[in-house]
Amino acid sequence: MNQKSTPLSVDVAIGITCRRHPETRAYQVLISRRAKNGVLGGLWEFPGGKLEAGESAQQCAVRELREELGIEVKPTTPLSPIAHQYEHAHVTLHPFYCELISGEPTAIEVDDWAWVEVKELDEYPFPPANAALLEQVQVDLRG
Ligand SMILES: Nc1nc2c([nH]c(=O)n2[C@H]2C[C@H](O)[C@@H](COP(=O)(O)OP(=O)(O)OP(=O)(O)O)O2)c(=O)[nH]1
Ligand SMILES: [Mg+2]
Repeated sequence: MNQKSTPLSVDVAIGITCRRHPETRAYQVLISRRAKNGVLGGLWEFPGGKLEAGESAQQCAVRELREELGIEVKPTTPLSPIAHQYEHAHVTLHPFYCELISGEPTAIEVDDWAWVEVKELDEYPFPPANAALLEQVQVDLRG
């Protein structure tokens, strides 16, 4: 079968883990960098991944942040899903604001990670699907 004629639809849960900088109290979010050699290689993103069978988006976000970064998070608030047509797939992102419960981020399945101040997010290249979401985060977490 011609693979290009097979529409691939994926649901992806992502965690936007927030904290206040220990000293400045400015809001920061946890981002990670995708492997250089894969799809959307080298771009920054909110950690997360594809839903597995029988899993809720919320459960998926918790599992992915554990697998990719070794942290335990608690999803607090869901954001509206975002659909985006890439060449490789039709992706629907299911974002959740999360609270860090325990653990120190570790680059287990990501190339790198960073706590970034919300107003500095523009300096990091993200996948095209994230544009509106980044604006939303900047509105929600300003100040
Ligand atoms: N995690 C994440 N994925 C995103 C974001 N924005 C965005 O367009 N994507 C896309 C890229 C991919 O096509 C898809 C996520 O798939 P992935 O390959 O990272 O999934 P995964 O973690 O389950 O990885 P794998 O085990 O399949 O390798 O969603 C984002 O902010 N975070
Ligand atoms: Mg992933």
